[in-house]
Amino acid sequence: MNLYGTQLIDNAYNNLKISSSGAFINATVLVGIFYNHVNNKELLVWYFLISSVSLLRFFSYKLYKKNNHKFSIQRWKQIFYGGLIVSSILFGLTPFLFFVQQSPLHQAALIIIISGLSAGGVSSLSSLIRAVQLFLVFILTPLIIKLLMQNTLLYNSIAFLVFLYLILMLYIAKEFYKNYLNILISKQMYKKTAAELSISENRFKTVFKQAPLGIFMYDTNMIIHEVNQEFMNFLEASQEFLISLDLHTLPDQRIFPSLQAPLDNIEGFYEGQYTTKFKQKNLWISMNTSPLKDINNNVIGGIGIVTDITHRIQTQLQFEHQAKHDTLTDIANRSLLLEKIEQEIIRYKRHNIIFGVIFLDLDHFKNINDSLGHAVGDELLIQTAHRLKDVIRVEDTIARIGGDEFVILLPDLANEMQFAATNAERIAEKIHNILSKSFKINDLTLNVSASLGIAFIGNGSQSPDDILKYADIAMYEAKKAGRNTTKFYQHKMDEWISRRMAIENGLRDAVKNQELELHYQPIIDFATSKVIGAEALLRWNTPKFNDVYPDEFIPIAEESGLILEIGKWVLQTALKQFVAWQKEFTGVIELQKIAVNISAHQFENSNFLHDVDSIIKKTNIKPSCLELELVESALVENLKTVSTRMQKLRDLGVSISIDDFGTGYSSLSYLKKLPFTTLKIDKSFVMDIQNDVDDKELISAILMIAQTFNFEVVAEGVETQEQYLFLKEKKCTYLQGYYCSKPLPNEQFIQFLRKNSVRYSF
Ligand SMILES: Nc1nc2c(ncn2[C@@H]2O[C@H](COP(=O)(O)O[C@H]3[C@@H](O)[C@H](n4cnc5c(=O)[nH]c(N)nc54)O[C@@H]3COP(=O)(O)O)[C@@H](O)[C@H]2O)c(=O)[nH]1
Repeated sequence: MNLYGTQLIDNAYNNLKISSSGAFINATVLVGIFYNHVNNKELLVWYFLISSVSLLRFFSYKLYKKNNHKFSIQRWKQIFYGGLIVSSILFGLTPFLFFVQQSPLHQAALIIIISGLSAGGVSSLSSLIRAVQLFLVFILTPLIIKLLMQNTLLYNSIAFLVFLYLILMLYIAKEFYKNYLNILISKQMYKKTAAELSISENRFKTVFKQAPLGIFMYDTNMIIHEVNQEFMNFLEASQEFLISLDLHTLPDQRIFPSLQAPLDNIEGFYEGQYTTKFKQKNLWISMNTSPLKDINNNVIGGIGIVTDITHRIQTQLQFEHQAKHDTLTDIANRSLLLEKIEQEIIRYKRHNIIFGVIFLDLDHFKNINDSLGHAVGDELLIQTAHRLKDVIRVEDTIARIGGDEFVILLPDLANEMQFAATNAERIAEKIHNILSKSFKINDLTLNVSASLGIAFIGNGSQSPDDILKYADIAMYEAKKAGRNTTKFYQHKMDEWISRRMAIENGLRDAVKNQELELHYQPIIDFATSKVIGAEALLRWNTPKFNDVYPDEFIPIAEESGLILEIGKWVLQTALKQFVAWQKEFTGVIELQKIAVNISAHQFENSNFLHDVDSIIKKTNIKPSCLELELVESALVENLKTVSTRMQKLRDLGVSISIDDFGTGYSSLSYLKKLPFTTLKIDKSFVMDIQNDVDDKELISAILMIAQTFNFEVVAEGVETQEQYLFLKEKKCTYLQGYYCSKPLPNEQFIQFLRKNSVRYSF
């Protein structure tokens, strides 16, 4: 039996109390009416039977109500049908038992009682169609037959009416049954829907409560009436504060349109910054709003779902910032600079407003970085960036595009080039001034200068790369002009670039084409005035250029990496030549030293040590005769590595001199840590001996230090007698300079040796 079957039986039993009581009452009334008008004995027997059946049916109702699990539904159905059939047969028999032939009134009473019972049965048995049909047929058919048996027109007509009544009742019973079934199904569906609704409401409540999203609901007056925990959490506001809060009163009205949208029956969205009312917190939020509707689809408010995206946005902004800014100094990086230049180019093209860039490179930064360490170098760059920020205008952009290379973009300089140049120069001047003040880093005081190159849009440059390249070229010009100065980019600088490229190309074949030559500058012993050796200095005889000097082509060879091949050639040639001189002048001149310049690039090369060793072996030179001249900047990349490499050279027996001594930063610390043999005082100090008291003192100090550390000292660039005498008096070891001789080609150097074989006479 399905669920509906059970329900149908259940309903029939529910009506059984009334219907069995009704049957009993009807039977009692019937007995009252018919007593003494029919056979009383039969009447009482019938009454006894119908009362017993009604009582039993009443008890079956009680039993069902008390414990309907006592029997199966099928059994309950059988019990019900049994009682009903007996009861309906007993009532059905009444026309045959109690038809008072001579009393139409009693006949009418009987018809009324039977009709009333049948009408009551239709409604009380409506849940069991079979039961109604049986009941009606059992109760009305005997009556119709009895009436027909009277065989008069009147009785036949009444029989016909009762028959119609039976048909009508059967029809009504069917309709009742259908309605009842519909009600039942609807009830079931309602129950099911209500259960589902309750589940979904519970789910919604759980989601509402536990969702990791802030959810709030508000009515059409914009009054909040429900909030979840997460909403309170991220606003840091209590439920008391939020419930009944009028959204019109929010101080940050940026979200208002998206709150209003649901009330206009559309969805709303807001993503952006939001300042909370309660805690005045600045957040980034993402909010979706939707209409809340009643059962008739009328908007009754809105629901907002809010996510705190502050962390995501901050991370995103941080990434964006990092992508466009220099990590060390936090100023713009190359990419942002190029973007800004691009924008200025557009402005220039539209409004003809000239802008410029200053390319700034710190002078001797590498020395500082290398000698004092990267931490100091970094701090210097940070402080430089701060100082630059102080002097530039708000509309200017300052960027770091390389180690110590800064670029300052100067928009809105002027409409005419000469005014633009004047304004840019003024800013450059400020930059020089601000950088000329000492930098304090840890316990150190550093004096720094910078070389500045300025280029303008329109001045031959059309793209961001152009303008940067030209400012860079101008900056190089400033370096060439002695540093700590500013140069403007001129058109002819293009020629400089082409020349530089031509030199690089020319140098590629210089060794193969035998265009390289070494000149030798004598080195004289101050104590004995004897020539003890020479420094090998490279010359390039090329038909392509009339005047190309080492100062110009060696940096290009270094930058292009060609110095490795060229340097090897220099070393081989110089050593071979020195060994040839030693042979030629055996017993005449004791040649002790051939000094060869080594660039940083060569020294850092992994093959260098091997090359030196194999050239020594190949040329058969006494290792102690070879002195490698290293500039300070070549030595300080990583003190430990440099020291190890130098020691390996020293282990070969080779001497090492520190070239241009005094121009770097912490020469003293190297002296203690690195295995040098010789110091070469830079010619800039020597040249100023006459004029600069400080230089004299510096040279005296260098010589004292050298004695302390047991170094030999070579003074280079000695040009005058005064310089010579001063250095001799200060017990400088060796002399080199035009005062004795310029660097000479090999043939001339040999003649110099021949001429000064005993001693050089000053
Ligand atoms: N890595 C290598 N570098 C080399 C090599 N050959 C030269 N160089 C370096 O090039 C720079 C310029 O050299 P150069 O033009 O040869 O100038 C040297 C001398 O000619 C010059 N000098 C010497 N005495 C005087 C003087 O009395 N007055 C004066 N004004 N100049 C003088 O000085 C330069 C000496 O150079 P250095 O001793 O090395 O400092 C220069 O830096 C060379 O080092 C090479 O083969 N490899």
